[in-house]
Amino acid sequence: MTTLHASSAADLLPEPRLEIRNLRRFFDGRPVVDDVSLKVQKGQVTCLLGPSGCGKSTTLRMIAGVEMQDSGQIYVDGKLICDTVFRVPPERREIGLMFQDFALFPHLSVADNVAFGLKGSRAEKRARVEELLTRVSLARHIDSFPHELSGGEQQRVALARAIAPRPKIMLMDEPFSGLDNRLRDGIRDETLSLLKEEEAAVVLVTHEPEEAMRMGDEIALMRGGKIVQQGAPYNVYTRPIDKAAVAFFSDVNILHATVNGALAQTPFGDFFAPGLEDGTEVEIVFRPQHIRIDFDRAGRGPEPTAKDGVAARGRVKRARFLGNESLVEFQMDFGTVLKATVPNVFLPAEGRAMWLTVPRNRCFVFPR
Ligand SMILES: Nc1ncnc2c1ncn2[C@@H]1O[C@H](COP(=O)(O)OP(=O)(O)OP(=O)(O)O)[C@@H](O)[C@H]1O
Repeated sequence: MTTLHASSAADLLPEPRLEIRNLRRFFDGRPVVDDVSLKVQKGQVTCLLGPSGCGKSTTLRMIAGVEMQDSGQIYVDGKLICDTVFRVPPERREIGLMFQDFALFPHLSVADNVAFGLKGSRAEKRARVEELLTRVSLARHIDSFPHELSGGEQQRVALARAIAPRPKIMLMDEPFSGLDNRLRDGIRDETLSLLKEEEAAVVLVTHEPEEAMRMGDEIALMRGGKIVQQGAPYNVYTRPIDKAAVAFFSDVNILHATVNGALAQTPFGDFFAPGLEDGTEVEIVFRPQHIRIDFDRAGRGPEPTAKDGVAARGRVKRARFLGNESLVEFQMDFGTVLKATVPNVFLPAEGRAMWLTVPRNRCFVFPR
């Protein structure tokens, strides 16, 4: 006889490589990490993203074992490695670390730096060192010393050193913030592909949304010690939970309105405000790149549509070219100043009348 078991989607996922449950840490009676839970699979990069002081580094330090939580548990491959009574020491957690001030050992060669945490015979160590230095395109520097390398090269050695012992988990705290912009993108991409090849579960701390979007399979947005939203970068960006979550990723425009019959009325027409009672004050939030701009045609703008609503008139207050895009500020006839970004060069004259529309699928309506 065959027995059928119902299985949920969660049952089908492999055991997370790293799981933290309900971590809390207090400093001076104040929770700086407040009930943080997270699962990271093998080969997955999760970015803890949030403003300075929101508890990202403290969370990372608890996973590394250099900071003790006040409550909560940490599991690796389903095995408890730390709660408030039991604690595997940091050096036995099979965790690789990479921080901004990664400090290579100055008196050791590149090869010896990378071999530092390795076990095994001389030949095995040498093979692993050569493999990794080739992988990060630094094989020719195997016998160099750290001071002979550029900042970007040192960073790649630090990555090779951290990944050499095949850690199950890599913890990275703002690892690229010491590098100049030109170097950064290349090193980020190289780091990401190496981490994926080595199948480490990665937790990367950053306060830069662009870095989190570029590196993360998942983003955990933190604020005030809590994870306020978590998901794939696309979902976190396009379905933010509140105004602050929108504003963390880009500049925002805000319209104020009051709900009447599940609609918020604005100079751009009505916005759906489902589930909100009449009289609720709301904010309609949208990003500068989502404003549509039309020229004035004898005092009129485009006809209203269901998709874009009603056009409202404004006059150019200021226009600036920023390299990849132009930023235009409009003084709207209804009083508000709105910012719009347009790809490439768009520099209309100051005072010129133009009509703006706000596509409904790009707007978020939040109670105030
Ligand atoms: N050892 C400590 N003693 C007291 N307060 C601390 C200690 N470590 C961190 N804090 C406080 O805890 C809060 C969170 O710090 P944490 O370093 O985790 O934030 P963060 O999000 O990583 O910020 P940053 O990006 O600036 O490093 C901060 O307000 C910080 O001042």
